[in-house]
Amino acid sequence: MHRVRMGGARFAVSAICTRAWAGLPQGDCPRYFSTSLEVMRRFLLLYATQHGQAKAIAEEIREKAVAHGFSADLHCMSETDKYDLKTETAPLVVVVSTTGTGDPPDTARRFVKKINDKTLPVDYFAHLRYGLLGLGDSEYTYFCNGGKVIDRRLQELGARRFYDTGHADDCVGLELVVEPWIDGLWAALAKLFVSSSEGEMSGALTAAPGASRTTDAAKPELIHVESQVELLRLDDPGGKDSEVSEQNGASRGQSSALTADFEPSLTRSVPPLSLASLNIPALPPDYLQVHLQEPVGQEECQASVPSVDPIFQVPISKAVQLTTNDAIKTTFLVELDISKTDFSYQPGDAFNIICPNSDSEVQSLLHRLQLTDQREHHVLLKIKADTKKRGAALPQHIPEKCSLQFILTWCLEIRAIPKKALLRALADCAGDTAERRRLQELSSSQGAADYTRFVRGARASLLDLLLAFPSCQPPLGLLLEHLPKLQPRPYSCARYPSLLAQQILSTYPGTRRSLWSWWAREPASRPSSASCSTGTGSSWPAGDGSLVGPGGDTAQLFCAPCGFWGSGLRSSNFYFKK
Ligand SMILES: Cc1cc2nc3c(=O)[nH]c(=O)nc-3n(C[C@H](O)[C@H](O)[C@H](O)COP(=O)(O)O)c2cc1C
Repeated sequence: MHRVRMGGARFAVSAICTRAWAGLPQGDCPRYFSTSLEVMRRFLLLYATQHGQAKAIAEEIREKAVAHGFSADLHCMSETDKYDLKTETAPLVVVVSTTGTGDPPDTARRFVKKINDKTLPVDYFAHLRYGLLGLGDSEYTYFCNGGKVIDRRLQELGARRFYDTGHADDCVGLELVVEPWIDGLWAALAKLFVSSSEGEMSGALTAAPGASRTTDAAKPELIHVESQVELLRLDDPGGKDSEVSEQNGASRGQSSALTADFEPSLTRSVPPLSLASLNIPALPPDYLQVHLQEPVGQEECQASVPSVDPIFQVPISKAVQLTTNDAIKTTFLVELDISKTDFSYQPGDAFNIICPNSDSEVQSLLHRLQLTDQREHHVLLKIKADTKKRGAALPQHIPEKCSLQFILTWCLEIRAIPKKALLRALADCAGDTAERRRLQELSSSQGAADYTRFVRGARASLLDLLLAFPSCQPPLGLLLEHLPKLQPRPYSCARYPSLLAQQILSTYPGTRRSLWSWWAREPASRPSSASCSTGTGSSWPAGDGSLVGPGGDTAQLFCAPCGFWGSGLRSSNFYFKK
């Protein structure tokens, strides 16, 4: 393969363009060739990474490009001697992450400095067409700001998008946006090359400086994915419960004939997805052999409550449900009696608390799995002799000689949002063909938007799925392989002398993911103690300010020594006020 220059644009060519093509005279070859000519359409692919993810994604784009008839000229943004945007005539694709406090990666610094030069004219990049994928983490205040800064500046300098910007969120999984963004990139590039060969691109290339002509940036399913990813942010904890139950309820009942026929739901797909051929991920090899053994006599479950290190078993002296002034968020205030322990803490430290799963959810799951009668049986695990899983090992978080009920209560995240691998495995356990197809869709790349909307966005749990797909009867081993370990939740703690002297207050908004939230509904089954350890906390600031604690959804506290503490907007959304 070699490069030629033609009509001002560079191409990577795998076959010589001959005059015979389309009967055009020599020199009339269009700017961008069709792939039937075995000519790769070149685009410039720049990445800026801090920890390697943007680079890996850019490399993936380069690899996939070939199959779509494109050739990506890949460079790190810092390699400014290898590309020149001022003279670049091929489309530009940028993958850039964010670091620090909303900063572009170090490797993008010079680039950003250069394009931020205020002396540059507004048509400096008027010839450029670009698509940008930003990486970030919505736990940070300035989400995807590295990408946003570059995006904004390219626009200010006259560059125009040929494809909508993607913002991938590491907090919920980059792939939720990255995959559909890459899938949609090829059509957008192809459209650009076609329109350019019809003159549009050359028009754009020669457009008058500062021309404000806007282009129809291709709008793939990305937009939908992005808006759904927005839904996953934790700043709206109230809506999710109702959303999943509504969606799943609608799916089960199929009562609304009007919407049911045309609207997709957790269990229903509509064209084009329902007609699409699917790329389904490979089935992960199973590896656990499960035997349920009836306990002999009064043999008790020997496992104790799992611990975090260092462990403190502390009585929970009070659990109160508070309703905030906006009546949407619900906060659970938990008092832990630490009088018999010797650990010290500062407000702003975190307590890692293991909270068991709700008893009613555990019982529902046992019922759905038809294992209610065996809930007290001990679970014996072995690695399957013929497993194809490399390095298969017994899950460390499932103790030996303990009951099934104990494992579901204390060891596994039964509320975790099922990953695509689990959906894929569940598909094979569905007896009903339509249900199997829908589960396959949700695990496929074509069904990524529906997965985001109906599984992730709705925060569906395994139980939600099993209720929505009644013919699915997974073996216990499959669930033990796929359900993650029950994680301790970091709770920010605070001391508010006039309210509760020397007490620790832990709050957690009543989101669907919150394990505490069921305390309100099931007071009888509240545990009387919690396993907790102190984490690394930030100190309570001396004056007004924003306190960012470690992890957790309530880690961001706004506080003022004499006013209030809580989470959210200081002016309108506090949990306590003097
Ligand atoms: C130290 C650090 C700071 C970060 N700051 C931000 C930020 O301010 N905004 C944001 O959206 N993401 C932030 N992130 C998340 C990264 O952008 C995200 O994980 C991304 O996928 C990393 O991609 P990379 O490996 O290509 O750098 C930060 C990550 C780290 C480790």
